[in-house]
Amino acid sequence: MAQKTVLITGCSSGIGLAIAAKLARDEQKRFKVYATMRNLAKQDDLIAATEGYLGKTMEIKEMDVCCEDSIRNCVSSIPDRHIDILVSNAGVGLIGPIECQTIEEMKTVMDTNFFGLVRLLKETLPDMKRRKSGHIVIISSVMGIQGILFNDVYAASKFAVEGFCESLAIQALKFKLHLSLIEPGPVVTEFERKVFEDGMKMDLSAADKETADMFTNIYLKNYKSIFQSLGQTAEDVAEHTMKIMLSENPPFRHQTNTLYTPMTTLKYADPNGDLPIDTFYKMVFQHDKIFNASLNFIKLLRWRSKKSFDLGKPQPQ
Ligand SMILES: NC(=O)C1=CN([C@@H]2O[C@H](COP(=O)(O)OP(=O)(O)OC[C@H]3O[C@@H](n4cnc5c(N)ncnc54)[C@H](OP(=O)(O)O)[C@@H]3O)[C@@H](O)[C@H]2O)C=CC1
Ligand SMILES: CC1=C(/C=C/C(C)=C/C=C/C(C)=C/C=O)C(C)(C)CCC1
Repeated sequence: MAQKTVLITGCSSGIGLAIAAKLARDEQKRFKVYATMRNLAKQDDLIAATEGYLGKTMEIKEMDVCCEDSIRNCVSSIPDRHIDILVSNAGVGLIGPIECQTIEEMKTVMDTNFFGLVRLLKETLPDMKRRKSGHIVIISSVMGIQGILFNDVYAASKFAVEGFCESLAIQALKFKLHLSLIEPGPVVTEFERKVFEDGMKMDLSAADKETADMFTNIYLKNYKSIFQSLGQTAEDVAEHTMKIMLSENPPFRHQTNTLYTPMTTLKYADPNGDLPIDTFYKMVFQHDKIFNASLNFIKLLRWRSKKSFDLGKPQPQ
């Protein structure tokens, strides 16, 4: 198999870094990785994760997905502008009641998560169409399928990504191009830390007391627990993403977290759309004790499974 050129956005941390490192370290050297980030001062973690591979199977380049010139300069610096696999990963989160968020903050989320992808494709799609080959892999989210309490604008940005890609995929087929949306649930990365810290210091004075209490005492209170119980690692998501890249007929959608799929299945199960909303409502407001007990149970199972794995024992079934 000829070496594939892969360009990835947002490689300073988290999922982007994990995908870049996984591909760069591939024993069969099947990939030439262009790992990009908007701030090259943040490249140390990626360099540490790819020791011995920099300048060989990986190069680091600057790219800010909110700046067309930055994207153009980066893509033009790649030999023949040839990209076989494009991974649109760069993204930011935002949580909280909308009455406490500024329009500017919301625009940054849309500008990065949605228009970032649009800008990237405006620059790279014509080349792929001309060559009639290419795979566009987009790190979307379960929130591209289903909204979650206090994630209104973030979910909107991922819904926008999904609608855009669903439309484009039809045209892409004509040019023999593939599009794949990777849909992780919670992943323990900088994203989780940043979003939680911003939520904790949010000025809630513009919200009524009931909303502010709901955000603080339900959402933020359960946030860490959800990531500990249902969360995946960035390496796990990278493993799924590499499999999708290597598959001969890559799927259009791929959810990475089997613990989360029961929730997203609710969306597909009810054309009226009430089932997921009612279920989330009940989980949060009526059966919160059962919900928390289930999360604690999952946490315990995972802790026990990790412990026996660490001791070199076979994992429990
Ligand atoms: N963590 C999670 O629970 C989930 C995350 N996702 C998605 O995964 C993707 C990666 O997030 P994750 O790894 O978790 O989070 P991280 O915060 O660890 O990584 C996000 C990356 O995006 C970069 N980035 C942000 N804005 C820009 C920009 N304008 N131009 C270029 N790069 C930018 C960040 O750079 P910098 O360091 O400079 O800020 C960073 O490298 C995102 O699209 C996110 O929506 C999906 C599902 C779940
Ligand atoms: C499961 C669940 C909750 C939270 C889920 C979270 C916090 C998911 C985070 C997903 C992320 C971060 C995706 C990123 O793209 C609630 C609403 C507390 C209660 C109802 C059940």
